Amino acid sequence: MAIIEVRGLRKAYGGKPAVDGVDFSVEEGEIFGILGPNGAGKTTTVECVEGLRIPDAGTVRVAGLDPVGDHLEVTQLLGAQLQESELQAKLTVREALELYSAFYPKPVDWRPLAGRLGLEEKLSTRFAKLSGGQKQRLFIALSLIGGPRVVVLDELTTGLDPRARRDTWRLIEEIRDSGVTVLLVTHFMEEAQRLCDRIAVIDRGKVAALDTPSGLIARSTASTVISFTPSEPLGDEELAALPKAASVGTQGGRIVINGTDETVNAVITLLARHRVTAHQLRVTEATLDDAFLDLTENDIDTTATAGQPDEAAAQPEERV
Ligand SMILES: Nc1ncnc2c1ncn2[C@@H]1O[C@H](COP(=O)(O)OP(=O)(O)OP(=O)(O)O)[C@@H](O)[C@H]1O
Repeated sequence: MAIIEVRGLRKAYGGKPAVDGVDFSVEEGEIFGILGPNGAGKTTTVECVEGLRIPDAGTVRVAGLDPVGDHLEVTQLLGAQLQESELQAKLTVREALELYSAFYPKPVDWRPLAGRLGLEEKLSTRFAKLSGGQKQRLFIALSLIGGPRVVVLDELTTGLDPRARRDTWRLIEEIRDSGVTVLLVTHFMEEAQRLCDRIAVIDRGKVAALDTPSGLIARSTASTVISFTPSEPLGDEELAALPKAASVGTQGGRIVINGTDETVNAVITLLARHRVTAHQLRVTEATLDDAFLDLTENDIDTTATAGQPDEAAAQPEERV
């Protein structure tokens, strides 16, 4: 059953569309990723889901409720970690957990939650003295304290070192395993590939693709990477004419071709025809990185629609 439904969502700032007709639904119990270039409209989309922004058009439902009209009810079932979160510097971890517990009619017991998030030794530490990873774990705890059915995590692991990031991934999986639906905004392909059941790729305010990570890779025009070092040079024209080859390049004397299974067969035929041996021939599946670049436009930041802020035209809008 879908716990989040977004249909025809539109939101503009100062007349410039940031979200331009977005549709997706999130099934209960899944980790759903929102991926996209800078300025694509990801945060605006999730802020409409959280009821922090009022959509210009379209409908958003969380467990059948309107995040703006039924804001109070939605805050009881949706926990949010915002992209840029801060707490008072002098607040201790224990005080923050107690304070947030007081916001909810039926908060979960924060002590086991703090234990699960590895914060029990930090309960007396002031917010300002926590490391980046500890702050992130505290924000996850605060987003879970109301016992939500859905949690929205916006760029949760940005700024964390690789170990802290991996620890956080395990936490997100544990949250999902405890029955909470996760809506995850991320820039990290590895994170999306590893964690998400499904991903919506948002580009210029629209959903460019929505699929499982492997489905996104398979639907990209370059789902296979072929690389080898030829024993004799091969003609550029013949390489460029390979069927379904999305790109042909060289890296340190190795030929690297992005294509499909058809391209692999054509490379083998080409090598046999010229009696060229392929040293260290590797055929690998493209990564989500390759699929992402293929599915999104690369000139996002230069557009007047959903690129970087244009202060003169788009007046900053405060969240509701
Ligand atoms: N409060 C605001 N006032 C005016 N324009 C805004 C505001 N918030 C976002 N925008 C603009 O809307 C567009 C989409 O921004 P949004 O933050 O939703 O993108 P994003 O995909 O989350 O980006 P990033 O990955 O960089 O965080 C951008 O062009 C941004 O400059």
